Amino acid sequence: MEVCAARAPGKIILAGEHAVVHGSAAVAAAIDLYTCCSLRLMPLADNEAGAAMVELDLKDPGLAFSWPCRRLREVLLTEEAAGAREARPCSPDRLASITRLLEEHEIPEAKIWLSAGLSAFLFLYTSILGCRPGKVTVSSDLPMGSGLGSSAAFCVSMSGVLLTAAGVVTAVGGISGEGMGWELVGKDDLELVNRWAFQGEKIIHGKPSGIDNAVSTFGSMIKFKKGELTNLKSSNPVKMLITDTRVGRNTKALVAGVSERASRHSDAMASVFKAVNSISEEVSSIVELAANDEIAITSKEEKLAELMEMNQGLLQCMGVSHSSIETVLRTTLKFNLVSKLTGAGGGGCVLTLIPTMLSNLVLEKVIAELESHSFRCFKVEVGGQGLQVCQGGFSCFNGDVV
Ligand SMILES: Nc1ncnc2c1ncn2[C@@H]1O[C@H](COP(=O)(O)OP(=O)(O)O)[C@@H](O)[C@H]1O
Ligand SMILES: C[C@@](O)(CCOP(=O)(O)O)CC(=O)O
Ligand SMILES: [Mg+2]
Repeated sequence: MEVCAARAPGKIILAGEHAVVHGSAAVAAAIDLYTCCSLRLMPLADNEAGAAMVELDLKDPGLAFSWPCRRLREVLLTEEAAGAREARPCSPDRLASITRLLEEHEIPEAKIWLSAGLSAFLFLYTSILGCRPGKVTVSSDLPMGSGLGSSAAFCVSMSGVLLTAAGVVTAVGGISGEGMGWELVGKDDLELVNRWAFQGEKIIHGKPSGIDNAVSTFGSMIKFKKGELTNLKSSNPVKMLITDTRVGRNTKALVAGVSERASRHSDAMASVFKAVNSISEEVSSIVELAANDEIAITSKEEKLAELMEMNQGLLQCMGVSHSSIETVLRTTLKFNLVSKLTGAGGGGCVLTLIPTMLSNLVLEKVIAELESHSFRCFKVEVGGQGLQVCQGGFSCFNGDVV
């Protein structure tokens, strides 16, 4: 039985969400919260006996699904994968067949939002591995549907593990300081994973810009514009507090809402997107500036804070803020701290810039006040690794062997 695993990080968007879908620049960074997929391929002999299954165990919502390989072949006509070396889009016909397969499962009404992720899974699995029997287990540190790119981390880690199992992607070496067996992946392989993950993200987001899957695949901090990615070398750590308002929302609906507003007010919204582009360009130059003393660091942070405030105003113009987000903005402003929503908005997560000179005592007070509104705060490391794979018997689940 072959076993492998892959993990991919979530992200924060420092500037440019939504506008990036319309061609503006945006700046994003990987965070140290991961989604992990492990895969166990089952013997092909099961296939002949007719008992072979493709199984998906989703640890976070606590749901498991399985499809007989025979049924998948019947409905999707995928005897063999058509070749995993090039990413293909999911055609409308194929998506309709996948939807039919999902209708055969009882998904609890309260968890119906999972169907987009399930469709992305069935598309990626059958496109990359055909109808080979196997079991995929997924677990994540990321809150789902909160703006931290859980959909992209899901698609990147899923594509990573499937392509590794297909023998198309190979690990190139361990990560120093990490004894868990995670290995990095070469640039060409990462490009391929990113292209497949983008196809999955299209099923979940409708019209993604590609920034989330790119930063989840390649890690680090990036500027992204019209599919072009520039690596940013941030010379000082950027410290952000993340507040999850716990107000659920759906990226696909919010992205569609902004596009509708843009078609109703094309000139005004073109100006909004242009202003966001300038903000992202400025943010990307500022993060790369080397600041060597207290005055330079403070001036850099003040510029970043001002740009975040401006970006938040423009996100309000796009119609993606929310009363819970406004509560976070007002609360942090009492402590002279600037915040902006991150990701699609409409609830979800808010970023607060934490100046280097801010005392821990004040930070704890801010967190306590935010949490008194039933929000959840967490501090993250920004700009770390992207996709990592593990080609052995190790799994992400408490270090157990799968
Ligand atoms: N760990 C996971 N298990 C199952 N589905 C997931 C997982 N992570 C993400 N998804 C899918 O992604 C969707 C959330 O994506 P989205 O609305 O873009 O929010 P975000 O990417 O900000 O978390 C979920 O509704 C689900 O379909
Ligand atoms: C709103 C958007 O810019 C980011 C969405 O991020 P998330 O799914 O909310 O984590 C959409 C996109 O770029 O594809
Ligand atoms: Mg998403």
